[in-house]
Amino acid sequence: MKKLKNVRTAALDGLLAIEKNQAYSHLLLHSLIEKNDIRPKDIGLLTELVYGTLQRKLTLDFYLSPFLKEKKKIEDWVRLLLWMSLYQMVYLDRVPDRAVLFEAVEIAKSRGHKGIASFVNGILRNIQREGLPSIEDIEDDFERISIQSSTPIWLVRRFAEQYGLETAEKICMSQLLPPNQTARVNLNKTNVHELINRLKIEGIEATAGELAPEAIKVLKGNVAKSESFQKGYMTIQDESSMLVAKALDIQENEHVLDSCAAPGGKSTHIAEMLSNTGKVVSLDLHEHKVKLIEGQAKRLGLPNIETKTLDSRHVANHFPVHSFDKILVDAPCTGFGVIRRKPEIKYTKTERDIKALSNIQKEILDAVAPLLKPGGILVYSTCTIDQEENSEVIKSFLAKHQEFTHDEKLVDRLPKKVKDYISFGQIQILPHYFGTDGFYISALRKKV
Ligand SMILES: C[S@@+](CC[C@H](N)C(=O)[O-])C[C@H]1O[C@@H](n2cnc3c(N)ncnc32)[C@H](O)[C@@H]1O
Repeated sequence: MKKLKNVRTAALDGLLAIEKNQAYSHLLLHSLIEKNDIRPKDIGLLTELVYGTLQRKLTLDFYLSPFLKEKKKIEDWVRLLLWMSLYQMVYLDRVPDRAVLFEAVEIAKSRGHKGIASFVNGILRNIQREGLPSIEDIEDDFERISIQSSTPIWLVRRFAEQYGLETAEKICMSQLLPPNQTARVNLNKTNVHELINRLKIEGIEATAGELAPEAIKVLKGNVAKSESFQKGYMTIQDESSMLVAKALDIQENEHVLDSCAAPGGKSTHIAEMLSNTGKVVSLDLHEHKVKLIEGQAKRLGLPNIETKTLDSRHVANHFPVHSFDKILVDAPCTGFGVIRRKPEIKYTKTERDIKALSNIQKEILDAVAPLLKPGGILVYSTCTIDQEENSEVIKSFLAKHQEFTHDEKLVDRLPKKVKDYISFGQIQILPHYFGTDGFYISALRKKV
């Protein structure tokens, strides 16, 4: 029998699992809800507690630190309980402080003992009495932005070096906002207007998207559980991601290689654009992930996707030169553009990861380049905003591959709204531009 658990206890379990690197936030919620039999009316609070606390970890620690006068080390779960309680006191108006304190003390009692319960009670009461330290008083700009946006200071400095201080602050602050829930309409089966009406009948409120013409924005309800989703009328995808397939300028009957394809968001988009013609060859390093692509292709009714488990750096052993009209490298990256969806990224990724990933990105590009037909388009994309993984990778690729040039026509293929951000066949979308994920896309053309 499933155990019915208190929402806050379940949230604390989840936070602890993330802290110990035993879970990813975006996959965790679903299992927390299932395992603990969380009632539908409590799912919102559970989500808010896990994401809110995680998103604001450094801010909450700044608020808490002056009240932890004792030298003794406190256990991880106690610190997380204090952060989570503080999060509710500072950011959630609808939960009265006395309820927060009561629950915190109860959890401390049952997970620890009476002594810990009175420690937790004492700290939270002191904070109530004395008030929070002021972030505005922090003199150093990097440190202030770091605490205010809960972003590690090295990352604030890095964004400031790449984009300037003002933009770095906008990037970091915008990552605290809840992400939009958007989906891409499968135009082979329906259209935006029809799908919005279908969803309405299912009790889901949606409206047309803002960037991509085939996008819908979900305002209320869970599309992942809808019949329309099961029937393959849509794919859950961020609007900035939808621009990638457009950058490839897909034409019917083409052969397209998607070198890093799982879970298949872009492969399925390309296959939809091919309208049952041509072929998408979708590769991924991991077999279990390749299965996800196959599942999506089946759900969406797309017979023109062929999958293969393969390290894309070894494509030369499997495909002849000049065998594809278009190639997509949607590369593995740090994911600094999707911190809203996966807040742990900002605390766990390091400068070493950036370096290691940029090497892999370059290796994949080098390996796939010979497979493209002359005149064909190679699109490189990432969901990060770090220039070392984006424009720098393309710069080094072009220096090595004189047979490629920037595809200046990219501007004609992307929606009007993003045109001002395109130059030299590249676009870097920052999360605060349109409220989407941060995304980088570069289109390159092989000379004839
Ligand atoms: C950004 S994700 C791709 C997302 C996918 N294009 C989509 O739209 O759903 C990067 C993918 O690259 C895969 N990957 C990492 N290194 C790889 C390699 N050397 N060869 C092939 N795939 C790789 C990862 O397993 C991951 O699924």
